[in-house]
Amino acid sequence: MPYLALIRHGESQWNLENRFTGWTDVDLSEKGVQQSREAGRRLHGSGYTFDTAFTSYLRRAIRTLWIVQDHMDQMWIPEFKDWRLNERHYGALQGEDKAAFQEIYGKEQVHQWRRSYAVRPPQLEPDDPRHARFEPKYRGLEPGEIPAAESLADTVHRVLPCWREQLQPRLRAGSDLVVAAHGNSLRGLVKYLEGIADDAIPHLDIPLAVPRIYEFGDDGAIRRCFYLREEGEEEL
Ligand SMILES: O=C(O)[C@H](O)COP(=O)(O)O
Repeated sequence: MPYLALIRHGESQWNLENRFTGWTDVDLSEKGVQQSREAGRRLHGSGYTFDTAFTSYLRRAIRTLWIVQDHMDQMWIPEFKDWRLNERHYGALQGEDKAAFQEIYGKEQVHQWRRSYAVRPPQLEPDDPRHARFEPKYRGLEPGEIPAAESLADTVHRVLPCWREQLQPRLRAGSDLVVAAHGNSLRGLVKYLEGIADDAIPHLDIPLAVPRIYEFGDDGAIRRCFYLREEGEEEL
């Protein structure tokens, strides 16, 4: 029975500082490194091994994956980076203080930006130095593919082709996969996998560095889904 482990990166420096991050390439905090080590040890201790690993173009997810693989003695497995697993693009909010913005725009507006399905945060201007079009790593993307702000719906729209082209065919062929990604790119994937309704998605939060494991049957249907927590498996 193939399995898929989804892991949100450990705490980043901007999670710690409570700033909107999105496509900004900040690294893990010391606590994030520690959380990633624990996730790797836990997966290893529970007997998991993976055939292939996937992550985004952002270092907090890449480093989480590497730390997990190191603690599983699995640094050798093939690893693919796909920009479509990046965090949702937070537009002009990137770098801003979440609490300060709540003071200015109100709790409800900030909640809409952070958790709703369809609301897009304010866009980055094309000449804003924070725009991803200035970053060499996105050179291979079509101009229309580089976002200036994304709703969760936009994020789902680019994550799903990655699922269909990269992840699903490998699971169908019997491979066990690990994906280290982000709070909102994983919310988008989980929404699709579990058929969560648009109006129920604001209630889904993915914790930092806790493996969320899906076991699939031979028919491709999900048999079981659980978090692998320190205290043991938590069925979902
Ligand atoms: O991009 C960010 O700021 C975080 O990774 C996720 O933030 P959120 O919990 O505000 O969506």
